[in-house]
Amino acid sequence: MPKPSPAGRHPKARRPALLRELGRRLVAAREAAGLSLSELAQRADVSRRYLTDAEAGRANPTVLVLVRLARELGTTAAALIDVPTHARAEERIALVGLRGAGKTTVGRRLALALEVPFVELDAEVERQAGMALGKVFELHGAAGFHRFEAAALERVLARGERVVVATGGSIAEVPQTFERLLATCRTVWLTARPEEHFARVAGQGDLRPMEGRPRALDELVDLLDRRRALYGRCEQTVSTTDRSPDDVSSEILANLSRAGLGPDPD
Ligand SMILES: Nc1ncnc2c1ncn2[C@@H]1O[C@H](COP(=O)(O)OP(=O)(O)OP(=O)(O)O)[C@@H](O)[C@H]1O
Ligand SMILES: O=C(O)C1=C[C@@H](O)[C@@H](O)[C@H](O)C1
Ligand SMILES: [Mg+2]
Repeated sequence: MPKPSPAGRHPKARRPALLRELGRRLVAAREAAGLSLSELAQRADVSRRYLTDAEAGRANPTVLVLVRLARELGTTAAALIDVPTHARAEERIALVGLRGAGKTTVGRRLALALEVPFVELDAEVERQAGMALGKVFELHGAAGFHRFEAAALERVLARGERVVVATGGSIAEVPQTFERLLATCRTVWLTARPEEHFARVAGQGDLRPMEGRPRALDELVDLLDRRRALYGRCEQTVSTTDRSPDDVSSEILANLSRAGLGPDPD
């Protein structure tokens, strides 16, 4: 659980999701009861400042304060804080990066840790198109692939559930789809050196999109250069160089937790 400052208030970036949700419920219950901040503060015997902090998710009220507030609001302390633990993983997480970045490997671990489904956007495209990715490119070209990709993303979003999504490496080059991803998911760019991308993909025996290209590594360097600024728009940038997938996954979870999302790291 993020530590409050000495004054007992949680700084914005480290405000736990439970306290933010409690704050939202306090505001809703107070407004439903037709009480002003001052009126509720007086009745529950807390300062107006404290109540303001609690409603903003900055304060961590004691059980006794919570009970007094709940009583004055005609509800119960339990109803105010009954937030399912997995609600802390309240957002969709999308992993972005070049082939071999570790999106699948890390994504599976993240999904397990957060107890949410894991979705592979490339696999969604294959399912929808009814053919392997290589065939999609062959028959429909890159533009066709990107149409399938945009539709696959919309299907994932339409499910409305928390999810970890591994995206295809070129999603960042399709402005409309990438904007949509950035707007709807907590995005994480997994980085590695070009040689690592190359070695990892080659190690898996599938060189798409470098297959049959004598200058494949140079092209990969160019590709990374071209996409760097786009990938860099993600909310988090996490290096996978010389690190284990578990390490990378833990860093992402810690970053999410610091932002008040995901599980607490400790
Ligand atoms: N720190 C790391 N994090 C993630 N994967 C790593 C790491 N170090 C090495 N790897 C390895 O890199 C390889 C490629 O990972 P993975 O298939 O998850 O990448 P990807 O981003 O999903 O690639 P693709 O775009 O081809 O689907 C795997 O064999 C994985 O074990
Ligand atoms: O980086 C890329 O350009 C691609 C990566 C793959 O995941 C596929 O989405 C496709 O082969 C394009
Ligand atoms: Mg993958």
